[in-house]
Amino acid sequence: MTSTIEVRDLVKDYTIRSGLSRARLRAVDDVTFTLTPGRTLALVGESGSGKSTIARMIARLERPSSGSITLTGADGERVPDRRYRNHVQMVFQDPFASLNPFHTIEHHLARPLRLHGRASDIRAEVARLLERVNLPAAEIAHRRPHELSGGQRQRVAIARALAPGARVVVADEPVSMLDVSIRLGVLTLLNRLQREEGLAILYITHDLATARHFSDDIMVLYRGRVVERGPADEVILRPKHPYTRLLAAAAPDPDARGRSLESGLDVAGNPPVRVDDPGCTFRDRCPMATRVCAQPVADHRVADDHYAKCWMYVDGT
Ligand SMILES: Nc1ncnc2c1ncn2[C@@H]1O[C@H](COP(=O)(O)OP(=O)(O)OP(=O)(O)O)[C@@H](O)[C@H]1O
Repeated sequence: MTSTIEVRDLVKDYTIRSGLSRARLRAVDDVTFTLTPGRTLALVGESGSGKSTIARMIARLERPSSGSITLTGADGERVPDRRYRNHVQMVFQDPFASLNPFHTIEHHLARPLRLHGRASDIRAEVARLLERVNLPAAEIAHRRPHELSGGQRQRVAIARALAPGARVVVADEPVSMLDVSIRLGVLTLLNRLQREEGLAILYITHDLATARHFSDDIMVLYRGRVVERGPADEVILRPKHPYTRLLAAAAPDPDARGRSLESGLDVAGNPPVRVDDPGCTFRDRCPMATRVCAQPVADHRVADDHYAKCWMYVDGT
């Protein structure tokens, strides 16, 4: 069984209060994409660009201000709301935070299986789930989260996402808290599940290198807007938007995320965009900016299936 998610014109506004004044800020602005069975789409952007807000809306943890998110099954019919949460599951950054320290791994996996009535022999089904994520059930099932390594915990979190029968997985920075040495194993596992089981995956990351290797397509998000999208190799090897070029050339700054979380600003010190600013969100930082960049800018096709939201490409490449 497969499922497809269509995200159309997604917008999320927040009201920020500072003293007596209030401002309406746009965290996600007119984002459209499709998650297709057997494919991984990477959503790439710096801290504060709106990645997690999009993830939370897809997981129905937050409501869009406008736009739609539609899940269709293999038959092309819309999946009813009551089954949405079985089909669409999240894998979070911190596997420790998403697992209860007092419960065994078996308990974590048996609960969603029971809840969704997916197995008569729960123990066998837990073992099967652990096998799907390359963990030895006999060794792991009776343990508690702190008795596992970080990589094993994240595999358990993936197994738990699969337990209710997920067909779409939103993986929000799934390896950024793991040791570099075990990241590859977890990403390879997600990649295998995507290929062999036909999962549709949204891989959220600030890391361009893993986005290129583990995704079919990439969307680059900057201050709530998708500034570039296309096949993974195309976007990384031939970036067109000045922001993607900057991102591809810049060394990652490990402290940026912490700074941004504290301040509510993105890594460049920018607040989210005001709802009444229609121009390019990158124009203040862009070395190529001209006066036209204050005007609303459309997606321009720069190669096959490759689009950049930039005035430079108004006449194509
Ligand atoms: N509940 C909220 N109220 C007000 N502003 C918010 C809220 N949630 C997010 N924002 C703002 O929306 C913008 C996008 O935040 P979001 O967490 O989606 O970014 P992100 O790309 O996921 O960053 P990170 O990688 O740090 O998680 C940020 O400027 C953030 O400050």
